[in-house]
Amino acid sequence: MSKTEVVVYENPDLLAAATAARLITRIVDVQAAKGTASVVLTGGGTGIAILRELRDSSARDAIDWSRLDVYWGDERFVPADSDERNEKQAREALLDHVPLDPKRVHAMAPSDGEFGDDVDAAAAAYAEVLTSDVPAFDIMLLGLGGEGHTASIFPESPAVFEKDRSVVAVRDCPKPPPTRISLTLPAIRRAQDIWLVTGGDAKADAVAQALAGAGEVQIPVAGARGSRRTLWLLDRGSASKLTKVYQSPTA
Ligand SMILES: O=C(O)[C@H](O)[C@@H](O)[C@H](O)[C@H](O)COP(=O)(O)O
Repeated sequence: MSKTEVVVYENPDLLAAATAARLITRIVDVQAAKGTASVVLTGGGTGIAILRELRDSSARDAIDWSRLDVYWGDERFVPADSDERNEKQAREALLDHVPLDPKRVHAMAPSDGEFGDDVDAAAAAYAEVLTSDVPAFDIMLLGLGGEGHTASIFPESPAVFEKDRSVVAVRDCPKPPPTRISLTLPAIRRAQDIWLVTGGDAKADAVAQALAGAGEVQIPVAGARGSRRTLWLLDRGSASKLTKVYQSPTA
C-alpha cells in the first residue's frame, strides 16, 4: 500500500522553490538507481513556477538531462505557438534552457500538428507513446483546481469514468481552453510517485475533501494515487482546511 504524505510551506513562492529542489534530488536519486528517469509535467501556475525555479537552481545540472524522459499529464488542444500550450510554457520556463534529448521530450499534439483538429486521434497517438515507452512514470507532478479537477479530469466528466484508455480527448472543459488531451486516472495511477502541488486558499476545500477520502468522481484529484508514494505539497492557504496539523518544514 503506497503512503500519502503532506508537506506545508509558508507561501506559494516557497512551495515552488522547495518543490523544485525536491524534484532535482528525486530525479538524481532515480537516475542513480536505474540510469534514467521519467517525469510528467503539469500545466497551471504552480506547475510552471516549479519549472522556473528549477531552471534558476544552482543544483539543476546535477540532473543528467540527456537521460530524462519528459511527458505531460494534460495539454490544451491549441496551436503549437499558442501561449496557452503547457508545452510552450514549459519550454520557456525550463526545457529550452537545459540539454534534454529532444527525442525524450514527449509532447501531446497541438491542434495544428500532424492530426490537425482531430483531438481524438491526437489523444490515441499519445496513448500509443505511453504503451510503447512507459512501464511506469517515476515522478508525476499534478496541479488541481478548486472544484477538485486534476490534469484535465473534471468532476463527473466523461474522463473521470474512463477505465480502459490511458489518454482521452476532453471537450467543453470548464477551465478554458475548452478542448484538451488528458491522461486518465488509470494512467495517472501508473506513476510511482505522484506529487500534488497547489497553493492558495481557493484550493483548500478540494485538498481537504480529497485527503478526507472523497470519491474520485466528485473530486478527481482524490483518485491520483502513486503506486509508491502520494505527496501533497501545499502552502498555508491550500492547507488551511485540513483538520490534522501538518508541520511546515519551516515552522
Ligand atoms: O492544463 C492545465 O490547466 C492543468 O494541467 C490543470 O490541471 C492545472 O494544473 C490546475 O488547473 C491548477 O492550475 P493553477 O496552478 O494555475 O491553479
